[in-house]
Amino acid sequence: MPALAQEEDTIAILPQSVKSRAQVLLQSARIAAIDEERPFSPILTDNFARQHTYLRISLTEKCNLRCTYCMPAEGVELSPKDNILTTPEIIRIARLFVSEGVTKIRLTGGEPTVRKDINDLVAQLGELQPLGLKTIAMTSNGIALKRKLPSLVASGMNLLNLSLDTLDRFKFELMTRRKGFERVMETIDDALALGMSPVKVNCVVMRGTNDKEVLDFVEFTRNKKVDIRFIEYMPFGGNKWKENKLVPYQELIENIRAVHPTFKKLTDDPNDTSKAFHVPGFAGQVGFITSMSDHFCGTCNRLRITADGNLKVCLFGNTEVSLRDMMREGKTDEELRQVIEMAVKNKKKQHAGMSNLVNMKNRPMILIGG
Ligand SMILES: Nc1nc2c(ncn2[C@@H]2O[C@H](COP(=O)(O)OP(=O)(O)OP(=O)(O)O)[C@@H](O)[C@H]2O)c(=O)[nH]1
Ligand SMILES: C[S@@+](CC[C@H](N)C(=O)[O-])C[C@H]1O[C@@H](n2cnc3c(N)ncnc32)[C@H](O)[C@@H]1O
Ligand code: SF4
Ligand code: SF4
Repeated sequence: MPALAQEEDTIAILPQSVKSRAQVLLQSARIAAIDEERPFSPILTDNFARQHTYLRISLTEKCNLRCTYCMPAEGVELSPKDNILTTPEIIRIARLFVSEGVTKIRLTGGEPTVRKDINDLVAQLGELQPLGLKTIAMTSNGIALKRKLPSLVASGMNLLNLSLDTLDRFKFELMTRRKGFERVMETIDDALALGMSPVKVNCVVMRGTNDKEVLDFVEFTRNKKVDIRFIEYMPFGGNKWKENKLVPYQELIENIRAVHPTFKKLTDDPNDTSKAFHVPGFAGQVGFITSMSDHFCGTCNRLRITADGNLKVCLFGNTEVSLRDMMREGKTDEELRQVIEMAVKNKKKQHAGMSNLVNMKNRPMILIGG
């Protein structure tokens, strides 16, 4: 982008301490410069007129934590190594979806940062910006991210969601079956210091485990510009979900309003997974991801690629199609497009409802990626 070339040269000679921050700002300028008006392809439009502009790509089935709500205690059966998408395959898929109108790619897992070539992969995704990719996002548990964060930001990652379910280090070990609380807290501060904005923090709320910490998390937003998102606990393969562990978001709002009567609704972005609120005067925000008590399927713009290469059109749908196999059989992009279009057109209007989801066969969450 010639208009920004001069700024790029200037950043190159900045001292390291301000370089990353300047790179974030330049990234935003690049995104703003991408033409907003490009036409949207019918291939990613479903039968309910939902345009899928957001692709979640899972990079690995492995993880350095073992969160109780995400995977069974005994672990999950991993795919053979050769079944996991290679970086060229991921980039081919990403390029194809971006050429059809995807503007946002979120990298997830498992834990995306355990993938060895993560930096190179993000840099290659960055090369899709001129095609229309605006956002390269990641959802991470923040354990291995701390060290990698500056280089990932320099490579083009411009949106970060971190997962943290408790502000108590002992409970952290209980919920994740591993140590690492301090590291995640440091990663949140590092991301803020790098100028990432917003830094979203995902917190799965489970009754009897961390639900009493909700007010502490709200307090966390007083001076930190973070967006805490309370997620309703969802059922997946092997997570032994029980309805009595779910805390509907309306209950959380009541509890928060009892202490902060001014707790106020904010305007949501059109396709947001979360309902945004804040305590006036606090630096950060609070959101609720209400998949169970008040689904948001009507505005769904998300598709998923699993680490083993399946296109999964709905988080709670168990129909999948292997793009990996098609690529390895030498199919053309046109042939891939036809299969993608068919899968998108078969996407259901909404998920099956809480009582049906419990008994539905689905992957464990760690093999989906959220
Ligand atoms: N039901 C449902 N839940 C979703 C969907 N996308 C994400 N989530 C859940 O939302 C929670 C947070 O997910 P993230 O990985 O942070 O992604 P996100 O909410 O799309 O993040 P933003 O892009 O920052 O809005 C996780 O528990 C996801 O499983 C979706 O399409 N449907
Ligand atoms: C599967 S993780 C993958 C990315 C990364 N390892 C992390 O934890 O951020 C993606 C998101 O899904 C959320 N999640 C996992 N299991 C969940 C469940 N049963 N209900 C609701 N959210 C869940 C996690 O809290 C995390 O924010
Ligand atoms: S939620 Fe994320 S960090 Fe926790 S086990 Fe699942 S994939 Fe790993
Ligand atoms: S449950 Fe399926 S349709 Fe509903 S928002 Fe999630 S991915 Fe979209």
